[in-house]
Amino acid sequence: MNIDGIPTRTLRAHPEQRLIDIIDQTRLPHALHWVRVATLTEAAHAIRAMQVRGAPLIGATAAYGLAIALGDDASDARLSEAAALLRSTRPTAVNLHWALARMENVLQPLSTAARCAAAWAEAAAIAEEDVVQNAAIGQHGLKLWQDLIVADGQVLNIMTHCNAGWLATVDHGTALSPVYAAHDAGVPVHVWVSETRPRNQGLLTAWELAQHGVPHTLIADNAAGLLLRQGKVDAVIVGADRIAANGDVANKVGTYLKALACADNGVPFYVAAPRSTLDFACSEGADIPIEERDGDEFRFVHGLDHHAQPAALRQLPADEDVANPAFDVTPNWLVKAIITERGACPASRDGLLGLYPEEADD
Ligand SMILES: CSC[C@H]1O[C@H](OP(=O)(O)O)[C@H](O)[C@@H]1O
Repeated sequence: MNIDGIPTRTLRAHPEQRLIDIIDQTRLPHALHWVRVATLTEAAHAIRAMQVRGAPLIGATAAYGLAIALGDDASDARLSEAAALLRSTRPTAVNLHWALARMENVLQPLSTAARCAAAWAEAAAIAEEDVVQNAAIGQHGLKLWQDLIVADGQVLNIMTHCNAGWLATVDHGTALSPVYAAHDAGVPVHVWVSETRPRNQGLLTAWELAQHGVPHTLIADNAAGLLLRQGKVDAVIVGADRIAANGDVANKVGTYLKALACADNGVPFYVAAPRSTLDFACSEGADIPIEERDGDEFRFVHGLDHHAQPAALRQLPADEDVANPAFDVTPNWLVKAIITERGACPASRDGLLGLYPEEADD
């Protein structure tokens, strides 16, 4: 999407130099800082440290990380070792594992001489598919929301959690794609942006919405329930890191609480995700691995000091016990619809197979 009016993606591939450039999202919203990733170690670090984050973007970055890894050595051992390292970076977003499996399936049958070029081509295909699919999610979501517009000039008030915008993908985003589609189609839309403790990805959402000129208001996570109860939200839409075959949804921690509040207030709760986020091999949400991140992500808050320099402020003693699960699981019955590049469906096995019949067991 746009940065200062210039169409921009989160990742720029330079196959001729065997490297990629990524936006370092740990520096946003205060600084737009591009980082060069030229080694397997740098690619794994970028994912693990959340310089790149968001399920689809994690998958695309891992695919390019594998291509980078094969530059000097495309042996079976290197392919296997590199995929294993990238796979170990983050457990929940199935897109990472999907992308690596797809890359391995393409590369393993090839000669070592053919693997590097093929890896760059397949990683590019994964990235381009993400862009096209997320744009389609936007159109399907916009069509779904037409029913929410009941009066001329009505502002569509949407709430979201975390960042499932273009920063979480190669472009367009998933949950925010219908928001951009509505805005660009002239539908008045406003977004309630939940800050999403402890990593505050909501600040990324606010930044990217501001860059595209979409009206929005940042809120503390705990303010969401009040706004829902006051009737100030027409719909909630979130992304996903893994959707099980039965429609249960793993997403940023706090998502489940918003879904519960939506159910209690009759507000539709939507989940937007491309095919790479659907895990048909995972039967239900209880089987989704939940990432536990370092407690210091909770013990410190990050921002700018008085000299506008990046700083970390300790808010808890070092020995304070904390729990820092990065995701939770929203059961399918709380989800109004899942919006994919193929359209919207109920959050159920039949619903998902209706859109993806090729995934049905023979
Ligand atoms: C479009 S997927 C975005 C998804 O990923 C985020 O997790 P993280 O920031 O830890 O990578 C969050 O769960 C978003 O909904």
